Amino acid sequence: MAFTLSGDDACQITHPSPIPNPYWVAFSPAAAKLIGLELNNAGLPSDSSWLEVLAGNSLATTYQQFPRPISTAYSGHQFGVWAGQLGDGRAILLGEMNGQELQLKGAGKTMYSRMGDGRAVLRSSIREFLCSEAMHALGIPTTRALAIVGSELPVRRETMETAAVCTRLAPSFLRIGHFEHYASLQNVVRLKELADLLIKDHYPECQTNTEPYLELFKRICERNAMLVAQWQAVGFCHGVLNSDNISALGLTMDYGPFGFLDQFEIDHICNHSDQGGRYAYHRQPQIMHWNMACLASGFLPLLEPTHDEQKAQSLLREVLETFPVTYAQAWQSLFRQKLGFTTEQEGDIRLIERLLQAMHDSKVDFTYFFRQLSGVRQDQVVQQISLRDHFVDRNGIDQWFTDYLTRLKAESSQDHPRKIAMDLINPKYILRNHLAQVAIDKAKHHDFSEITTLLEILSKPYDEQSAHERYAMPPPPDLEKVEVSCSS
Ligand SMILES: Nc1ncnc2c1ncn2[C@@H]1O[C@H](COP(=O)(O)OP(=O)(O)OP(=O)(O)O)[C@@H](O)[C@H]1O
Ligand SMILES: [Mg+2]
Repeated sequence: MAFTLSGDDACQITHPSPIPNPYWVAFSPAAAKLIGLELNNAGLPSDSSWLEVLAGNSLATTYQQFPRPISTAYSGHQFGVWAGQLGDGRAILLGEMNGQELQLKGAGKTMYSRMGDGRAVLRSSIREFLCSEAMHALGIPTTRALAIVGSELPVRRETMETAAVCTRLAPSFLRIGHFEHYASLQNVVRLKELADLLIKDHYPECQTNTEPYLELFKRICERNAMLVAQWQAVGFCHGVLNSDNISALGLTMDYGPFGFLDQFEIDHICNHSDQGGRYAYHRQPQIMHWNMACLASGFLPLLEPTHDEQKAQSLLREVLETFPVTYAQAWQSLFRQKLGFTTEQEGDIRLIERLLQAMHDSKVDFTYFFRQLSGVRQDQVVQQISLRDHFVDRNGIDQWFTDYLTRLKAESSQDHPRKIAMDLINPKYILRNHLAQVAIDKAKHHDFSEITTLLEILSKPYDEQSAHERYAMPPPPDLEKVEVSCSS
């Protein structure tokens, strides 16, 4: 466990609050495997007492007990402004199984709930559940979702909704915000404990380093730089990249008003509440970098026993300066692969940038375009490439395709192996907002079938699934703008 009760008031035993008449809304057999749960023919836990446990109504199944559920405080910067202590007002860690922490989100009030009700609504829980599992299947590091348990318990948001509890799994739920919390309290003992726990359980390679904490900081920065490059490559916008939503393990966490790009707009803002566009698609790398600078505040006191303040600061700054480099390398590598390049050639980046500019200008569907690109043949006549029809400036895109085909000829691989490789990096199926919305609308009427269907389709995002072609299509015009906000 990342957290132990060490006598401070930022980590407290917290019992979930029960919900009346719980029922299964969603369950992920793939996530269940991580913790070795035995399932019945319906794909649900054979031991039916799990329903009560994941509802927050009980702390024991016939073979598993969670005697010390805890909640932890963390702080953070929200929309760039220091917000002090703000979490965890609605997540309770039950315990650990098979190296995975089990966390109930929306399981009722904690000591840190402030004005909140400690609950999460069905709508946002479905989005979190589906996207967690979809991201994992895309190969992107993420917290996982085991289940959603629903109830008729009313929850007030803009309108009256009903409650749900989403069970998440992760090797650790430690966030940048935990470090910021103890840094703001100048609690070096606890900062050291957190860093030592991270090193022991998740970054053992730092142990032998002469500067273990600096090395840990470097690795956390690296993981998050790679993570954000992966987001950009699949067109994922997180929506609320506050420092308290950034994982110390480099996992995607907190699926709120996220959105995958449909039409490619470089400055797309997926969170309706983000009026200034701080968390727009093109700003995500820069914002993640900024969050790593927030994390540095937690590492400064850890370096100070061996270095004076100025030296410690300069060491951390040096690491921070490597973030854009790590990110750019990862981004370039991913986009080269998306275009089917296995080698690095001069002019590749310019070619990628020209394509993205053309896609932005014509608002071309991001996922659809890259998936179809693998079907282009090296010897094709440019005017016969059907993808050109998605662009307003035909001459411009024809020139681009001409240059692209020339570039492809510099590759040793032929069309077929290149297509196979490209289809393994350009997903066909992503959790488009309008698809999630259909599942939510049905679930509100107790029909959870669409959640199961989406879970299944999205668990194989790179496969052709001929029975599910329509799930790969861009949204119809009337469903292009599903608005999502921070309300959850
Ligand atoms: N309904 C609520 N009741 C109590 N606290 C809440 C509620 N909603 C949000 N919060 C608190 O506000 C903080 C910031 O909210 P945010 O939307 O970033 O996170 P979240 O969706 O609750 O959870 P997580 O980051 O764990 O996925 C959370 O850490 C949580 O403690
Ligand atoms: Mg959050």
